[in-house]
Amino acid sequence: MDGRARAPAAGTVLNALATGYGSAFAIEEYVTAEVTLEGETVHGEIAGHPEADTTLIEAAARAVQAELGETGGLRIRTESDVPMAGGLKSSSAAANATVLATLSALGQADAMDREAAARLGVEAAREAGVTVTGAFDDASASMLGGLTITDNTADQLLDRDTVEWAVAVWIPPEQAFSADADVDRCQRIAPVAEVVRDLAEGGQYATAMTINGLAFAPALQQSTEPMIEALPEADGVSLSGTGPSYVAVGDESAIETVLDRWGKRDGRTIRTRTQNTGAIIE
Ligand SMILES: Nc1ncnc2c1ncn2[C@@H]1O[C@H](COP(=O)(O)OP(=O)(O)OP(=O)(O)O)[C@@H](O)[C@H]1O
Ligand SMILES: O=C(O)C1=C[C@@H](O)[C@@H](O)[C@H](O)C1
Repeated sequence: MDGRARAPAAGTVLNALATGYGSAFAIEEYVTAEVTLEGETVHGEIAGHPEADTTLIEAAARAVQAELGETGGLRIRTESDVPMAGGLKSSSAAANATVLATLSALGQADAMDREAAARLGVEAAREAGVTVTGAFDDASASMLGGLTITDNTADQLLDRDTVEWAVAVWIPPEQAFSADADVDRCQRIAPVAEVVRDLAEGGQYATAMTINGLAFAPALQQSTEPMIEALPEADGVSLSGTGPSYVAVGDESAIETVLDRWGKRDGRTIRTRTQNTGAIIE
């Protein structure tokens, strides 16, 4: 039997590297995973990236098997236009899509709720060493859709809301792996992260996001210039995750203006929208 699922990428409202509290929102860009019951081993493959590290998706599929008391060979294949190590949570989306596709391949699509499925992906991300906090903020936004606020130290969902924004993304040509981020520098700005958390918990998501970016970009030694370019038209703009991508949100015309400005930069831009329905089994 085969299983297939897709999970959305996400942008950042609050980076959890300072305090363990994080917030992210899903966008209409996807990672798809296909899982086939086949062979003797658990083997992963990332379409178009034969050299890429498949530990995460193999760990995600194994976590599902362990949870269900299953064993046996699996082939997993992910496919996506979302860049790896771009700050757009492709690792969380890949883990979520793999967990759901594995459940489906094993004929157990309803064996657990979506929050529990996201926690399995987070466990796999910790095991694969691709995360600092486990990134339950990114994983929950991708799995559930909409915007989530989480305590990553307890993998606890504190709040979820739907958000309707047009979204601009600038993806520079470089990569930045979350596991390599300078956590000590991020912890220095914990008082600012607390302000961002208060704003997010009060529903001031876009303002929270901008303050997050103005604090975390320098902490992560990234430029604030793309944020200045996006303002004042965008409602909110931030470095996403540990970078190097930036994400801006607002109404259609504001996002058009931001994309014109970011389009002059190296790399590529994406025009997308917020996604409020989360990951799905296809
Ligand atoms: N589409 C994918 N398919 C399979 N594995 C992936 C995929 N995307 C990311 N990964 C795994 O996650 C690792 C990258 O992790 P990292 O957290 O740095 O990326 P990211 O999720 O794009 O960035 P961020 O966490 O800053 O948003 C890759 O080395 C790979 O092992
Ligand atoms: O690896 C991690 O723990 C994280 C990485 C980034 O995506 C952050 O935005 C997220 O809050 C936590």
